[in-house]
Amino acid sequence: MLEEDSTDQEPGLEPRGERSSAARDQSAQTRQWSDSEAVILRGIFRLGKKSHDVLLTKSCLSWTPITPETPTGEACAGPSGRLLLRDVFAVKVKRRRSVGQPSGGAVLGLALLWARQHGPRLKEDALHLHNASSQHTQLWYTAVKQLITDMAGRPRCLKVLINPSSHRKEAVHVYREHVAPLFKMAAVQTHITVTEKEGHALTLMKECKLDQYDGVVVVGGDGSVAELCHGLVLRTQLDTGSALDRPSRVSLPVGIVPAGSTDIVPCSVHGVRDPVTAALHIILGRVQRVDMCSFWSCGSLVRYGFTAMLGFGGRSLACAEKRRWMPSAQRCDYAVVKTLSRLRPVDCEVSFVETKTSSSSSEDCEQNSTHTEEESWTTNQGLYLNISVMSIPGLSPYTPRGLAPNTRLANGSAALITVGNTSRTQFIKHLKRLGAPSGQLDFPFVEAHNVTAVKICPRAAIGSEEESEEEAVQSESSALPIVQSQSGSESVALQLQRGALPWNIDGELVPLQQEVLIRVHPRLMCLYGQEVDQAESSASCGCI
Ligand SMILES: Nc1ncnc2c1ncn2[C@@H]1O[C@H](COP(=O)(O)OP(=O)(O)OP(=O)(O)O)[C@@H](O)[C@H]1O
Repeated sequence: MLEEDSTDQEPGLEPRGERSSAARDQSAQTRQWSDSEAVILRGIFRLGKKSHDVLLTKSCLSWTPITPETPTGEACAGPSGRLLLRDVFAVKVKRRRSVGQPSGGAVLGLALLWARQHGPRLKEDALHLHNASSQHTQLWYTAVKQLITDMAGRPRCLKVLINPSSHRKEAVHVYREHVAPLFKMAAVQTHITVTEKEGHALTLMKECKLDQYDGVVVVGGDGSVAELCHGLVLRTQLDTGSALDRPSRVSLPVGIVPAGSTDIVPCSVHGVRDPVTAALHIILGRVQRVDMCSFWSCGSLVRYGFTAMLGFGGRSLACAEKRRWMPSAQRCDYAVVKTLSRLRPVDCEVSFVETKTSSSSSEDCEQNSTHTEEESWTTNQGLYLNISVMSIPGLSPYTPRGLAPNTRLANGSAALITVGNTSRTQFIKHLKRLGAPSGQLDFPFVEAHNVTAVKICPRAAIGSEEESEEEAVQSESSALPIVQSQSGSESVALQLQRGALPWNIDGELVPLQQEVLIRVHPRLMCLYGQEVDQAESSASCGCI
């Protein structure tokens, strides 16, 4: 963070008399910031047009304008300020070079490259310190470079996986254009693999030698993120010998450069779908622990993931997957509209273990994951248009407060949100409200719980997955509940006849037939980024 004592960025532009006492206060303040830490270097640099007294401590660089006495005895001051070194990612020696001159040139001073925060967005900025002395500049360069290199958590070497097929097939371009230059400036080494097919990232995470890396970066959509995170959790369990139902926490942080169509996971840790913000979080080593879930069917692990949906969320994904040939935005709109036109509930038994407290202390989180013998299950049964289990809030440009505004990234629980059987009109209202700033879940047919475990046992899918759109439209009234409750035996028969149900786990279609058990694993994953309350809203879904 850069703190200036004046809104005027150019020092010395303020009227003299009015500024002098304020400037004296500011100088005192700057001294106070620096007093708490030992001064490593002190020197004179020109910032803008004025000379400044510059101090370097372990955590910040601060400057105060030098105020020469005027003939009238009044001091002439500009703004003082400081830059926290935790935001600085590179330092360069500036030189005067003529066109075509590749190296050498007279020293002009230093440029400190730092990350400026604009809402959730991080942008590259530079602070220029001018001093023509080569020796002086070199001394400062070495000291600043050493301080930022020694900062804990900053990666020096990263494994980068790029999915070239994500969304508009722009992932390689996004990386080259926006991320690679920042990594180069910050002297972060990279080993890049462009994935060749589905499952490649998973194989790499299982087999690749990871101890040489400080983190793994994925450039792609939510599917790529999910595959990599699942692979990394599995790898950690192989390395530590932990049981899959009591997984050890992943220590290697994962950076996510968004290049997908929705990018729910990066939006939840960056608040924005922006490759530069993602790259700067990675370079600055800002990490955030994140809860994850494990999904089990018939006693076997299906996968580890962040979000799951059954019902509307699963069906619309299944519908979209059948039309991979369509452009991605069109495909999503088509799938949503088509699934709405054939809206029908799943007959389910939903059991869950509610979190004991709303506290998010690490001790509570630990207890939630290990004291399974004390679990008290609540069971509901009925017709549901959608069931979501989300260990992260699921922020996106369409849902700035998240698909699950009632959970946090690392509160040791997941949000279970069930949408009961209602009319299509009401269901659409509920979908639209997910983009609202508040009251997203305030519907009589929506229930939300904070849970540590969920069991979902589908008793029947009502209606065929292959049912024609026309039939569905004719048989449904938009003002009435979609179907009436069905008898249990009939439901079981239907389920067997029609096979697996489409689950949407982190945007990937996973067909599952039997009861699914979901367990929350507090703070299992480590992602580059930080908790944000709200995502930048840059779009609204035009199809509903
Ligand atoms: N070279 C490749 N060709 C085809 N598929 C790939 C390749 N590399 C990875 N994949 C697979 O592509 C799947 C989808 O990737 P991803 O989620 O990044 O893109 P997307 O589906 O377009 O984005 P979103 O999930 O945001 O809609 C992943 O499951 C991944 O395994």
